[in-house]
Amino acid sequence: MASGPSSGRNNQTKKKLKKEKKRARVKSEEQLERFDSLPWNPSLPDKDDAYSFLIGSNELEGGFLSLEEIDETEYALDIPKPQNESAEKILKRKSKSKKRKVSEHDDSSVAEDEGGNEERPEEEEVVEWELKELKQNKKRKKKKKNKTQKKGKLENAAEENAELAAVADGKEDVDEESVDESEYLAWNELRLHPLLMKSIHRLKFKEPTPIQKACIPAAAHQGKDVVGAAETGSGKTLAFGLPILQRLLEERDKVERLISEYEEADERIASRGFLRALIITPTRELALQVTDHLKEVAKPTNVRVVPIVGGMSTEKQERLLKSRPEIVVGTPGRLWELMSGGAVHLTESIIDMLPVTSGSDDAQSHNTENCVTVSSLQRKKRQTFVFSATIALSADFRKKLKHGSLKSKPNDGLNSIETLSERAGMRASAAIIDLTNASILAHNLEESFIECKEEDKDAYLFYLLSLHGQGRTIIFCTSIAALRHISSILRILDINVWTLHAQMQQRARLKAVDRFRATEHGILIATDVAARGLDIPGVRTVIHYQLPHSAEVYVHRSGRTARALSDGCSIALISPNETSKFAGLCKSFAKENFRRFPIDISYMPEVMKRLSLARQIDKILRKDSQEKAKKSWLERNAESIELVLDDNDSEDERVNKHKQKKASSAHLKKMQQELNTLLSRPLQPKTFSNRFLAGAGVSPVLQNQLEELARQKLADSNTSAQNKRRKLVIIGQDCVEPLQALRSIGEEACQDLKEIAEKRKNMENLRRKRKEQKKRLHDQRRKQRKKLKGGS
Ligand SMILES: Nc1ncnc2c1ncn2[C@@H]1O[C@H](COP(=O)(O)OP(=O)(O)OP(=O)(O)O)[C@@H](O)[C@H]1O
Repeated sequence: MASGPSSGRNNQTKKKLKKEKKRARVKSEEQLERFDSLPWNPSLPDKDDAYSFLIGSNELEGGFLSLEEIDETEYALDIPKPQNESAEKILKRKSKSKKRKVSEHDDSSVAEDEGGNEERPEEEEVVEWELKELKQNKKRKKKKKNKTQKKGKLENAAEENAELAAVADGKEDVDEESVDESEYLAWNELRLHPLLMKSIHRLKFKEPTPIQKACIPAAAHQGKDVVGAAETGSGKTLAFGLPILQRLLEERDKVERLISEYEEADERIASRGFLRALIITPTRELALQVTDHLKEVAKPTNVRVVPIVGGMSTEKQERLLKSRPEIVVGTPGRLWELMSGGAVHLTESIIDMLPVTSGSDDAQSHNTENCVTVSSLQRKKRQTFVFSATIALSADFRKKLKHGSLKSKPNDGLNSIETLSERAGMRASAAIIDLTNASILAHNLEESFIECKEEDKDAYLFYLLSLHGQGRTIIFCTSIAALRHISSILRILDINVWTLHAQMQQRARLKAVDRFRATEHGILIATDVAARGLDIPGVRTVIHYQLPHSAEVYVHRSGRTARALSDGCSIALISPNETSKFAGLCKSFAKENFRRFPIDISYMPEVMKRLSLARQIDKILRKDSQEKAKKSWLERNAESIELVLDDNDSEDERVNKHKQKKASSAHLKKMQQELNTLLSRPLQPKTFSNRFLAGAGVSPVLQNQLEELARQKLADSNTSAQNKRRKLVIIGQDCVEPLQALRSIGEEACQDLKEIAEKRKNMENLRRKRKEQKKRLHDQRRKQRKKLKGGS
């Protein structure tokens, strides 16, 4: 009988308890969501931490937020404080928990556990305790399940990273024992996570580059915003990539520590799946490259890196985002598209971290000309890095940044990084690390130029590729039209080239870069989409077929060679119209003496002969394809409006057209044959005897020609006994790579560009004066004749 009311009371208690627990859980989840949207938290400084003196000091003003530094009231958070809880308390709590297990049915101990609540009926307390136990068991099981799942996930992600990285470049994990750590001592002071050091060993990066050395402490350990400037190919990707990974790993370690010390905290703190770092790059290829680079370094960790770029399947990228990667590397267009489309992973983590957009009424932000600067709260929550090789900082940039009074200058192209830094909302305490020298150009880079007429640029290009086409070469054009023109001419001249420009399909763009990367002496003709960031080993030469519009782009283009520890050479083809522009460009990086690239003009007649044939062939082919395109355009449009196209030509006209076409195709065939015959022989200087062939150090193009010629000669000698007497003599030719050719001439070919521009100006003045003088003479004579006529 007693069980009736008692069980009713128990049911009520159960419900009440359930409700209370639910309310507490919802509240805690809400708090945790806010907590998780905070920046990642670095580990606490160890006592013997070399940087610990910085924590909490003024040095950190505006710096990263550690758990201990977060102003909870600012974020309305209730952050667990495990460190404040004494070890004694934790031990007590744990022993209590043990006691519970041992004396499950010991009423007195239950009463003690419940804080000695003597007023509550015994039965109620027992039921409550049983309920609690049940819940705790459930919780423990859930925790165990989660841990196993999490562990599985981590392992999967790490495996995935490892596989991807291994596939990316065929490298395999180094045998840990084979690493001689003494070779890597220079990394020690950067105090990187052991997993990152493992990657560094595998990549055989013996020491950090200067920009890495300078940036890692500020970015990874002091949590500062960083504006980093260092020459092209100096390892800037890892200068910001390593700090990002370091902080993620420290955060993970901290969570694990908390879990072991403070069991209940794990689910609240360890909740994963938020986007922690967003890296924005100017081009798609660069985004993919940065992704690969970071994946390579993150290989032994569980950190996932995903690229989000245009020109690829949006659905696939949405799926990738659903896997909730910690790091996203993207181009602005596609990122914006997905964010506008509501991609949760991007919006939930980024939106309130972004600079406020125009029109916002945020009281803390203030409008400048084109943008709104970032509110102090947002700045505090986000760590920002801006890296480039060409940070053209104005003299008072630091001062302005320090005083937090940056104002963007409208249309200020040269100070674009300054504008970007401002828009990105750099904190006043940002570390500005500018390692660029006065010339900004990479120190291993040899700069040179060839002065020529605009119409002769093709000839010099052909000359360079034929005689010096060693290693990989990138040819930069400013316009797509010029790119199409030279790629077509070079292909007719039997030189294999890849092209890369913004109007190409993304898949074709990637294919071009991949093939270029895979070809030892490959040639890539590109517009400025390839100017920034592309890191392709073995690029020995950069040719500027057309000058870029700014010194900044010039530096980035030239920086595709002479990267990391290698050297390289850049050659600018300068037409008379470009001389003063080039002189201006050079002046902007304080380098007025450039070398004139050595040209052996005895090759030019032969070059011109081949080029002239190629141009004629190109003209005919181009005309043909234009006619075909026009015809198909007409047909397509006629078909769409259901029109029948009449051929209005008379019979005579049709016959004439047919004859012309036949003649043109015969002419084309003849020229192609002629060109093929020429191309089957090596490029010859004017005084060249057929018995002498170029030898050591030949370019790949020349090598092919030599082999072809050798085959021909062999065939000839087999058929003609007379030819047997003719021996092929191979002599040395200056077919070395451009850098060697440049170095071989020493300093003598150094040219003062100012001088050249001056000379050109003087010549033009002289010409103008002569013209004026001629005109004056002419006028005088006319007047005299008039006078004479009038007199007579
Ligand atoms: N510590 C290091 N030791 C040796 N090589 C390194 C090191 N760090 C990076 N590298 C290599 O140097 C090359 C250039 O690096 P990265 O592409 O990051 O240069 P960058 O400064 O960003 O160039 P750019 O300004 O052209 O974008 C890469 O191939 C990279 O793997």
